[in-house]
Amino acid sequence: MRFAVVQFGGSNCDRDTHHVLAEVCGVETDLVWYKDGLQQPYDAVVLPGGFSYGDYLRAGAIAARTPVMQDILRHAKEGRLILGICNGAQIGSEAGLVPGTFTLNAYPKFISRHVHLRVENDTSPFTSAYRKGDVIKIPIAHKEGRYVAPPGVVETLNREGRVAFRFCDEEGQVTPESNPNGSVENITGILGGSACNVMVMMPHPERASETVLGSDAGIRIFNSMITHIEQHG
Ligand SMILES: NC(=O)CC[C@H](N)C(=O)O
Repeated sequence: MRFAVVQFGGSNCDRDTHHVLAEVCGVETDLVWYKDGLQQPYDAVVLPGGFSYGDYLRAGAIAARTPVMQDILRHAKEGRLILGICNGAQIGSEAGLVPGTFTLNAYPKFISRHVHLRVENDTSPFTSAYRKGDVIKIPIAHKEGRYVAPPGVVETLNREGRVAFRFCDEEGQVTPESNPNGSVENITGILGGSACNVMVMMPHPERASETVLGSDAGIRIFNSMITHIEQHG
């Protein structure tokens, strides 16, 4: 089993994500510079957080148009796992890996704090280590993290079980007050791909993967991916 973490100019969560995968989860993980492309088939590719190309134009817009994305789109088509975290989520949506887009927060400032998420789907390759309804504590750090999509798209996401996470309060209530950035229906984790083999999310699971960081609730995302690969090859 081999993971890749793709580094773009301006990525800044690449090494944290590599640390969690390689040192905490113990899986072989390559840091791949975007210009090198994916030189081999990977079981899973992670697009890490950061400020690729300074968030110019729109966050993720420039990275989404680099040639390595063709390799990543091909990996997604082949059913391999793709996880986009924060700026990686923005890049993934810009590249069309999931419907909808991430735009300026409702209160248009950078927000960096812990939030709570409710797990909405516990059968996907990214969320099987949770139970539906679990409430997890995890950090966010973004300015362009408000998920928006047309009503018909949101309806399809709901109907097909493609909402992985919603912002909620400590008790798991999904309310406008527990929505830090104004995302539609508090959605912040979206499943894409024909077999839900793509997930993008604004919160940072790699920053919640060791108890010393205040929460290890995020590691179950990486563990779910590892279990899925072990079971499905
Ligand atoms: N932590 C990150 O990945 C930064 C997110 C992003 N570029 C934003 O501010 O919207």
